[in-house]
Amino acid sequence: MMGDSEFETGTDDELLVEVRNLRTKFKTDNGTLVAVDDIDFSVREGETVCIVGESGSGKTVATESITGLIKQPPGKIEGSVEFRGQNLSEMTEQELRQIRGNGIAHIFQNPQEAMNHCYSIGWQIVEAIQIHDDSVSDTQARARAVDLLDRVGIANASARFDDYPHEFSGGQKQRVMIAMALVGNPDLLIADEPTTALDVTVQGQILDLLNELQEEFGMGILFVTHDLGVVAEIADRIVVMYSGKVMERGDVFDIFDRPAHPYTQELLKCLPGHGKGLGGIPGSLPDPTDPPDGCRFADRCQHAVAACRTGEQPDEIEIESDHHVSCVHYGPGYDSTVLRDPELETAAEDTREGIVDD
Ligand SMILES: Nc1ncnc2c1ncn2[C@@H]1O[C@H](COP(=O)(O)OP(=O)(O)OP(=O)(O)O)[C@@H](O)[C@H]1O
Ligand code: NI
Repeated sequence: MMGDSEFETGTDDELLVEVRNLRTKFKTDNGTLVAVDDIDFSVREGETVCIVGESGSGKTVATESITGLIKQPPGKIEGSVEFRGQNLSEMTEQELRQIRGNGIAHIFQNPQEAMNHCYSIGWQIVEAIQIHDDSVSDTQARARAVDLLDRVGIANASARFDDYPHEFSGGQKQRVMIAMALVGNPDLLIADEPTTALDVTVQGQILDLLNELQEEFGMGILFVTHDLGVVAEIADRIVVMYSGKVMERGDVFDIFDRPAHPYTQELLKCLPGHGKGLGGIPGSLPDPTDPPDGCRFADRCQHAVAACRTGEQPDEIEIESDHHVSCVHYGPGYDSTVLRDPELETAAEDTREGIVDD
């Protein structure tokens, strides 16, 4: 959601989730693959944070590490995740399951896979309700399920209760998944590319629904996407990931207006109507089992200098309040104005107008 950032105070007590030094690696046949490599980000109460980046940058692994959905082994999660003052990284699997039922719900890209094809939609929600609270009778659970289906915009909810998954369209299935996620009244909804498989119109409807539900229930949303158009529609803040690292993070207006990292700038230039079209950024991500020294993006960056190819990924620098960037050019002794791109500034203006018009 955009436009209410003037009401955000940015104080720590409204933090919902704080992720610090998160590192998730996998043992593979080609050696250790560090999918998420020492990243920080947070979600505040009631806001939408979008994690954005190309395929393979570690978005899914980062979000699935929050509640320990990554299988360990072969995975290994390090670092700390605080959720409302509780340290999830120290919890047992059983405690985490409790959190997944109540505090933090996930919805995934492909509802097809997350559903059981042998049970009606209604009974799947009833089951979720009764797992959540086993004192609820079938009748009560059925009423609540119909209510939830209605709430997520399934027309004739009570008549559709006994229908099977294959009788629902892709968009409707995603609505049902959202209904299931709402069963435990989550404080945080993690949505991993939930609209990627849907056509643009249906995608817009689902995004509208999430916005409405957020207003109604006040939940925070952590939304994974590679589509900056989607980001413009729903994000309050953005985390830009590349090759397991965070390149830039901050308020959506600041980043669309003044994208600081060359990677973010390239992503924005790929937005339709902003010059590059659908070709994407030339080049590809580094080998995740053997990432290069220095900035992970250096090989594809037109501004790379020798210092970008040595040492570690540059430390994040806070270039304005709540706007962090990991790029050599913002360090002492460098002049970040070399990164300015007139093509991008026009694009930013158009995008901003697009956002304000909405
Ligand atoms: N279970 C696993 N075992 C080994 N490697 C994995 C595993 N899961 C993910 N990876 C690797 O971790 C890296 C990050 O993957 P991830 O799925 O998080 O990317 P993503 O940003 O979500 O991409 P996409 O946009 O395609 O969903 C990739 O190199 C991927 O191959
Ligand atoms: Ni993913």
